[in-house]
Amino acid sequence: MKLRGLYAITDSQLLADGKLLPYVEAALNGGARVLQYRDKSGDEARRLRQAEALRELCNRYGAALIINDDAELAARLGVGLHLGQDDGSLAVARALLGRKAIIGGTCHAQLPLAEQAVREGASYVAFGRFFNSNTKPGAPAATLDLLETARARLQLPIVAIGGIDLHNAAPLIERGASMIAVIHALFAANSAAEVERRARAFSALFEQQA
Ligand SMILES: Cc1ncc(COP(=O)(O)OP(=O)(O)O)c(N)n1
Ligand SMILES: Cc1ncsc1CCOP(=O)(O)O
Ligand SMILES: [Mg+2]
Repeated sequence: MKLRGLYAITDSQLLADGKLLPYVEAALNGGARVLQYRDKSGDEARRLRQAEALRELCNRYGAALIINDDAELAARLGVGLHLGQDDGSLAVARALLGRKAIIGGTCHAQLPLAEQAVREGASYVAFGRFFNSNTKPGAPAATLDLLETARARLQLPIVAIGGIDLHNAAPLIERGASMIAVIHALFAANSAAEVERRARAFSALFEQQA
């Protein structure tokens, strides 16, 4: 599938109390093309149950499901994977998940990390945080200039992440982001209808710059 558009990422605090499935479905209805299941709890049984439910939802909407951090869970479900710099080897994950799996890697604000991710078989590279992030305030800061340089040098999709909202997303797309990954500005909402409205608005930014 083409990796372009809104990349929604779940958060177990924002999506507690029965919100996970309705809010994710709203994001998919609003046009999210990729969904990352990001759950830092050690509750394996719950993680498996939720990831299976998300796989069913994503299949229904023709969206890709990506598991954060956990190559074994991604392999078990036959879905994609996102790995940070301390989450294990991309090359090992590629060997485990096969040629077709979507596998992404965090590259913070460093082009050499992206070049290494490409060599190890990544499907996309992610830079950020680009703005102040509620979810991960300590992530290293990346710039629009870095994004533009990466776009010129790399042949694979680039994901921008970190503090992205409806007011600051457009320049990231203009300067080379294939996808924008969003947690707080998408899911910190009072209703599923509001999540859908936001997802639609994020997705429309890509149509304007097709
Ligand atoms: C699309 C995307 N980009 C970056 C990250 C961050 O990954 P990581 O650095 O491993 O941090 P955690 O998300 O695991 O806290 C991501 N998850 N997704
Ligand atoms: C996981 C991650 N990696 C860098 S910033 C970030 C958090 C993104 O969340 P938000 O969209 O709420 O800033
Ligand atoms: Mg990680």
